[in-house]
Amino acid sequence: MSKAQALVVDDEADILDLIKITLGRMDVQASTALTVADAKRQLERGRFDLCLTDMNLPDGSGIDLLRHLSECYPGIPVAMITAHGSTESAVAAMKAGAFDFVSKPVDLKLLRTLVGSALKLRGPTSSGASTAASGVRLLGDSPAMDQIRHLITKLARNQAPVFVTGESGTGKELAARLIHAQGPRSEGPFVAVNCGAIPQDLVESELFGHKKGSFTGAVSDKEGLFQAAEGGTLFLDEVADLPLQAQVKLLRAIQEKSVRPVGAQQEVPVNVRIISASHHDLNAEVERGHFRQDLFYRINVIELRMPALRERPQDIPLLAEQTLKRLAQEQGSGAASPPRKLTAKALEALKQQPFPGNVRELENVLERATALADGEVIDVEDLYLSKSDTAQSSLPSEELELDDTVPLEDYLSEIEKRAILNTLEETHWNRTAAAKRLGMTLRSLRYRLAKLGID
Ligand SMILES: Nc1ncnc2c1ncn2[C@@H]1O[C@H](COP(=O)(O)OP(=O)(O)OP(=O)(O)O)[C@@H](O)[C@H]1O
Repeated sequence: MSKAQALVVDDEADILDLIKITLGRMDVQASTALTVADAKRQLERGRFDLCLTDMNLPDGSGIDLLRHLSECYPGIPVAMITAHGSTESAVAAMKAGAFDFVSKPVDLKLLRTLVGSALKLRGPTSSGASTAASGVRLLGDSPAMDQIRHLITKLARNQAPVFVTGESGTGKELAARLIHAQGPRSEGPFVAVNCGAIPQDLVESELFGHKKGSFTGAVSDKEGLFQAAEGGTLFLDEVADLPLQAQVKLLRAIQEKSVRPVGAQQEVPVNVRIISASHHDLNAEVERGHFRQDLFYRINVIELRMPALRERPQDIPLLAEQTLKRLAQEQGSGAASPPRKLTAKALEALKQQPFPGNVRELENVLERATALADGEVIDVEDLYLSKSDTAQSSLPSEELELDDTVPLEDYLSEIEKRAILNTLEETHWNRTAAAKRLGMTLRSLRYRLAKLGID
């Protein structure tokens, strides 16, 4: 491949020199421009693999230049140089499509990492290959799924924090894995963490690491998940469950691109892309004071909404077919057994189900049917669909009437108790599965069980 070409735009000549020398050492040829107009002229004349631009230029803003580039030269990744601590401009730049940002004074190590990632986007994309290699596929032929795959391909090309929303089991983690696998970080690690599953007092040490002796039990230095994800992606699932104190540190880590392990004096630079997810309405959590507004603003630069399965029933046949194929492969000891087939009636019944647990629930239904059906064909009665999926909507009925004699709190507790008990019964008292189905964390289910006196 020929020498990479970068266009660097800044009105401060010494910054241009510094970046030019740094890039030169990476074997990247840099052309420089002092204004937006000058940059546009150079773009017409040359061929560039990357553009680094300051936010404030004498004849316009870096965002103007970014827009010009995305319109006329959509293949060139643009990174923004922002003023120190200016969250607004970094977020605005990424929302406008910047690949990444670096703040002033420019940290040369971060700059090198950023340039390295941007240059990986050169030439034929490796996305197809890496996706296949990672085995991650987001199935579905509905227009909604098409759109999501298209958006994911675009998101994979930049470094902006992505916030994935959607009900439990809609494929939020799968989407995060795909963004990672199709992007320039695909050779780095993908580290997924369920924030709700970490005991509260260990959250900071888990995320940022700790020094030996920093608290009882810290018998040796330990690296955190941020450091484990170095060069790759950190997926923060159920981010709404992070305690407020850890949220402050997370905000700092994202803003400064560095973390300070518990008990350490020094910050450690980290090069990690953050993708977070929650099935809670984070706007509501912010309003209730449970989630920091500034952190939400930072992680939610781009939102990716995974649609519920009931919004796209046309995806069910393909999802079911692939799941049955996988189950056959997993079960076949020695020679693979042929996948079970669904009758037309069974397939129709699946398409009618509301599936509150989405694709995960569909997979569970098919796994149970595979285990229970005798022949090679799965019919509607093998699916045992009767009450499970309608349980949530039918809960508050059963002669529970609100009148003046029943205090509202008791009435609500009773509804809550019934909902939890029904779900526990359906999941054969598997609390993790019940929590998922009820749309709450395991910790919060345990709390409610204790509060309601259910053992
Ligand atoms: N479009 C899809 N194609 C193939 N498999 C899917 C798809 N969507 C979800 N799945 C499967 O459904 C299951 C749940 O997916 P995933 O864990 O990504 O969901 P989630 O939204 O992150 O769930 P939770 O909120 O409970 O963590 C996984 O087994 C995943 O492989």
